[in-house]
Amino acid sequence: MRVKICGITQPQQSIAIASLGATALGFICVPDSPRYVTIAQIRTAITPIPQNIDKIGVFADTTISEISQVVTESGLTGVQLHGEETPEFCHQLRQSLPQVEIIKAFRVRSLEHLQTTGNYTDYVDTLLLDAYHPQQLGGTGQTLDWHKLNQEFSPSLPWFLAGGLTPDNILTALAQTKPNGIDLSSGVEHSPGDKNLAKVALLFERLANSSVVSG
Ligand SMILES: O=C(O)c1ccccc1NCC(=O)[C@H](O)[C@H](O)COP(=O)(O)O
Repeated sequence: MRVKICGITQPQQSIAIASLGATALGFICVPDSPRYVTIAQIRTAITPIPQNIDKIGVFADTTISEISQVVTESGLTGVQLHGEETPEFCHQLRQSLPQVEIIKAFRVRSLEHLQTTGNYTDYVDTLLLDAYHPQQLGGTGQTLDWHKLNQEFSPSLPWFLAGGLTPDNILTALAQTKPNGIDLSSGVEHSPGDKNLAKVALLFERLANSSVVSG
């Protein structure tokens, strides 16, 4: 299972989190976020990271040229679109960055909203479901209704579960849903952007000892 730790701002934490077992590291490229990092910071953080670990930039409602510039100059291997980007936008982005994984995030407001994920199937590689918060785009610590999700969501693309996941609730979440990956941010932090490495280690310990996690 893929495990993405998102909202990393410190190069040393990037190295430590990769060593603990993360398969993907997430960097917030949304200027309003307290976890925002510049191109130079991303480059410094990912240079020592092994090639097999995905390096994902998180963007929201920005332009294709802005995303392309950040990806090209920083060395990111994937892009997570966390705003209201349309299928057409994703299609254009794919043409600009054909080698880069595109993850479309959905801040789930209702079960009806989940059905819109089907419109993106031909244009993105991966889906990510996050909890909705009226004032914040991400990193909110709010959880989804995992039980309902299990009943209503069976996408044709691989998907990440996000939203309020912690070392304490991860096994409950995975007992109720069957994502291809998980994405955590505030649940493994001291404060926004400062990851709590003890919590990250506890997360991987619990995943390793669990029978609900496979592959
Ligand atoms: O984390 C942010 O500050 C952020 C800001 C703007 C857009 C997206 C953002 N985070 C996206 C993520 O991938 C988070 O990992 C995801 O929202 C889950 O966060 P959490 O509930 O804290 O685990």
